[in-house]
Amino acid sequence: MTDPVLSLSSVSLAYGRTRAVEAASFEVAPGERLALLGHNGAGKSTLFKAILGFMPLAGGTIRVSGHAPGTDAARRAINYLPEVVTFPRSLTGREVLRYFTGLRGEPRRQIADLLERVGLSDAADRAVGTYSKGMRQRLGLAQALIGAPRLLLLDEPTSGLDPVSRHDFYGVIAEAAGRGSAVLLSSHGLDEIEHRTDRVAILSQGRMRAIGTLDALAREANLPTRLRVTAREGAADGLQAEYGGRRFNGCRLDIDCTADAKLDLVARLGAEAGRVTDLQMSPPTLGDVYLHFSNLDAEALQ
Ligand SMILES: Nc1ncnc2c1ncn2[C@@H]1O[C@H](COP(=O)(O)OP(=O)(O)OP(=O)(O)O)[C@@H](O)[C@H]1O
Repeated sequence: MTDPVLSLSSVSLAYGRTRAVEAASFEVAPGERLALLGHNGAGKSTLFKAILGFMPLAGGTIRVSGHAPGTDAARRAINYLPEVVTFPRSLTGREVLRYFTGLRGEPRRQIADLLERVGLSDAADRAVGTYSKGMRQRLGLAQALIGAPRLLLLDEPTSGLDPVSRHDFYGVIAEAAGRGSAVLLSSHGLDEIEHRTDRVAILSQGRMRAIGTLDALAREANLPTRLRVTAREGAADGLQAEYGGRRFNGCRLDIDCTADAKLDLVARLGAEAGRVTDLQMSPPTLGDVYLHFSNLDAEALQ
């Protein structure tokens, strides 16, 4: 197995006497995208600070490419995008990247490619002060992609971006992972994360509640898949009597079933052409999984 780029083992972190993170353990492999999810105050930024080497550990160990956080070797392995990026307003996008490539001792010839990858080629020679928030965020991402990052650390990278910009943003992140970067990102956007990361880690009140693929976590939580059945006129009562479920508007029946029972139920309903006109399947969403593991009520997700 490939060595992880980032590994945390029983990491505890505290501000004075207040524990912010308790015994967190996880790893991120090269080419893997892991999303860190958690409510406000769950401990995401605190974990990031510790990985960057800005915070002493109250317990446990962190290794970045095998090095302790804060060492030169660990710093060189991390490219970081903070939640709020600010660049001097009078510099152009290209000048900003010239500055950061110089700072990292990286060749400048990659700048045109970086601008291209984040869709800023046309705006490269405009002052950053004229950029929209989305453009500044994309410039931030270009900055984080300088060199061949071993670990991309992205703190709520898409907050405030519109859906198209988000989509593009995750495309660029997928490309970076495809080139071998390990990616750890934090987010509150469950919908956007759902199909754009390899695994999710759920942090609640400083504790890691769960980590895995969405499928694995849905199974672990034993969350039901919902089958939405559309019945022929007059057939809904009979179907409900036989299969159970909840009725809506005369002809709709929602039936929850476990992952193990799903195939059998779909086969039985599929053979009901006389009584069923349509069948849709909704597997558990990341929102369902998140609620289950963080024990939050729906309002806390707003
Ligand atoms: N500088 C600080 N001094 C004292 N306590 C702090 C400090 N920074 C954070 N905390 C506390 O540590 C806990 C974790 O906070 P943290 O900022 O890591 O959460 P978060 O998951 O990043 O939240 P958000 O989603 O709101 O950014 C919270 O209880 C918070 O109040």
